[in-house]
Amino acid sequence: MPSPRSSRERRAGSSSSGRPEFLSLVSQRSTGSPDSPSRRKESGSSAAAPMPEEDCMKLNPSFVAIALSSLLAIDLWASKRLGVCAGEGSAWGSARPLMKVIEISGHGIPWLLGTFYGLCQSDSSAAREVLLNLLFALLLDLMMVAVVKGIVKRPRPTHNKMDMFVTISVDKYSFPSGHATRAALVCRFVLRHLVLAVPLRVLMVLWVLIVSISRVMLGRHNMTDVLFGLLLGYVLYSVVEYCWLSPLSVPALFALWSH
Ligand SMILES: CC(C)=CCC/C(C)=C/CC/C(C)=C/COP(=O)(O)O
Repeated sequence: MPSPRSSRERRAGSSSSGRPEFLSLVSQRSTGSPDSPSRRKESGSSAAAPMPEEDCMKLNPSFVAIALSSLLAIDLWASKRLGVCAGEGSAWGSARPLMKVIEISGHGIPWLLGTFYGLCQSDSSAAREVLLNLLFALLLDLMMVAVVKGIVKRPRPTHNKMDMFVTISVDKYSFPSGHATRAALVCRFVLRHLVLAVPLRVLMVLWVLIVSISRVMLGRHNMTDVLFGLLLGYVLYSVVEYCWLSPLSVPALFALWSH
């Protein structure tokens, strides 16, 4: 199929965004722009007219683009170096089974099943309310991560071995880390709604850190996937808090679970 770019764009070497990447002298002459040498000759001017400042600026990639691509390059490089459990033969390959246990501790299935089971067993209305909201939080998290992964479509690091416990189709993508998102969301939820002793609260925060670090060590993710995942999970908790389900807001839902 012919490219939708116009022939003039192609001759001028502009990108699909319409931004000139190369400006050939020939193309300038043939397009007969007011600044082209042939035009200048025609108008009788012998001095070389300077290029408009706007055109010179367009030839340079923006500072933001350079900063972003440098950050991504550093991310890829550092994540590869930190992927010390990516395979059995890796530097810390012997720690891989432990990393995989940590991986399962942050997986969606145990959290969904555990919450559902708790909900069925709960005998107080307060417990039911908290567990129903946790279930809602976990489902919202799965949906949001799937949407972002489907939009961004960032492939997993090349050194990752795709041997993960139950995945869905979008899990072939890595941005953001579903485990990091869930860990941050669940941690905020638990710290806010469960009455826990201080050592258990500290353990909860440590679990988030360990799950997050293990994603990079296993080679599942780049660091930016995990950092964004943590941020997304943190923000998602605020959404859950905002939409908090209660017997007053959704009585029909609570009627389902009352014995
Ligand atoms: C109800 C329902 C659709 C359950 C699906 C549970 C499931 C298979 C979740 C996938 C969890 C997973 C493997 C996430 C990927 O985590 P990353 O940290 O590797 O992004």
